[in-house]
This record gives sequence, structure tokens and C-alpha cells, in this order.
Amino acid sequence: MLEVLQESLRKAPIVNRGEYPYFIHPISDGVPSLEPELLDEIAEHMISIAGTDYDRIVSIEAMGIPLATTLSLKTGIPFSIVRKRQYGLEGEVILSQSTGYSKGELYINGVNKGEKVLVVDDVISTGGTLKALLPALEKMGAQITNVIVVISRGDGAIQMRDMGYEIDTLVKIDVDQNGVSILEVAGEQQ
Ligand SMILES: O=P(O)(O)OC[C@H]1O[C@H](OP(=O)(O)OP(=O)(O)O)[C@H](O)[C@@H]1O
Ligand SMILES: Nc1nc2[nH]cnc2c(=O)[nH]1
Repeated sequence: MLEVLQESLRKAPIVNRGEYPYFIHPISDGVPSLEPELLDEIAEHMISIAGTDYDRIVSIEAMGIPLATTLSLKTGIPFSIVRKRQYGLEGEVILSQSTGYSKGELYINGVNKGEKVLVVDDVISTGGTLKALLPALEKMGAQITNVIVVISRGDGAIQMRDMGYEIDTLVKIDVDQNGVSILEVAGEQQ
């Protein structure tokens, strides 16, 4: 299951961002090369979880973009990207994002009241990004059908469950100076 993803994670190099051991991977960084085979495997798995009964795919710049694009091409469903840049359009919603290594503002445009949305992203770590985004989408009147994140590190997904949000993750990993260890793969018994 998810063999291409697992193989690529085993090869991921680590760099330090301050105290934070940061893994570098095609899905989370677009580096060194994002292969169609990997995008296809992930998008097919996401569709097997979420189906296609939603009006919009929502993801976050930068590395949500290839995931949302692949899903959109496969499903024919449009997507909106939550940006780190302000546009000042009517209805734009501003929220504060905090991750293990950065803080900043996010700007939501294009999500309409009453829409069913699928939220996808590349990584959940502290959960800071989704803790800000999911309540904001609900406040805008969106109905979140599924939230799917490719790579889970740390306990962000568990914290989100305690807040009442179920996050599907494809692979759970641990990261230290030596590399990535795969702890759990979706659909596989441990
Ligand atoms: O669970 P969290 O601690 O919030 O971390 C997860 C977030 O971190 C990454 O984004 P990043 O802000 O690094 O942006 P990028 O996609 O532009 O690299 C990732 O795409 C998530 O959005
Ligand atoms: N690429 C990458 N993205 C992340 N988002 C949260 N943690 C990480 C990490 O270690 N690497």
C-alpha cells in the first residue's frame, strides 16, 4: 500500500531549521523531483477515502497546490488555494498560522457559503495550520466533508481529533537527525 510514497520517504534527507529537524520530500517541498507516479498514487488514495461528492477542493500554498491540482484533474472538481498573500477582495478571510518553525497570516478567498469542501494538505505536524483553517472554513459556511493530509508527524492529528476534527493521514512518520521512520501506513495493520 502506498509503496511509492513509502520508498520516497525512506530516502528523504533532513536539515535543521533551528531546533526543528525538517525532512525534505517531493510532496512537502517539491524537491528534488515530484514524480507523476507519486502524485497519482496519492490522489487515487485520497479519492478512495473521500469519493467525489464535494463542490470544492481547498488546499494551502505552497505544497497543497500539486495535490489539489492532481485531484482536480482526476475528479473535475475545482479548487481554491489558501494563500499567504493578501488580495483584499470582498469576503477575504484572514487567519493566523503557526507551525513548528514559522508564523504568518493566511488568506481564504473563493470558498462559498453552503459548499461541501474537501481539505487536503501535504503535512500535519503541530496542527497549527489546520487548527486555524478548519474553524474559519466552517465560519464561512462551508461544510467540510473530509480532511486528508499525506504525511503526519507529531501529534497534530490527535490534537485535531480532540477538537472534533477527524483528519485522515496516509502515512505517520517520525523524524530525527538520521532520517524518516515510517510508523504507520493507511490501510495497513501494524
Ligand atoms: O501542522 P503544522 O505545524 O501547522 O504544519 C503543517 C504545515 O506546514 C507546511 O506548510 P509550510 O507553512 O511550511 O508552507 P509550504 O507549503 O509553503 O512549505 C505544510 O504544508 C502545512 O501547511
Ligand atoms: N517539508 C517539511 N514540511 C513540514 N511541515 C511540518 N513539518 C515539516 C517538515 O519537517 N518538513
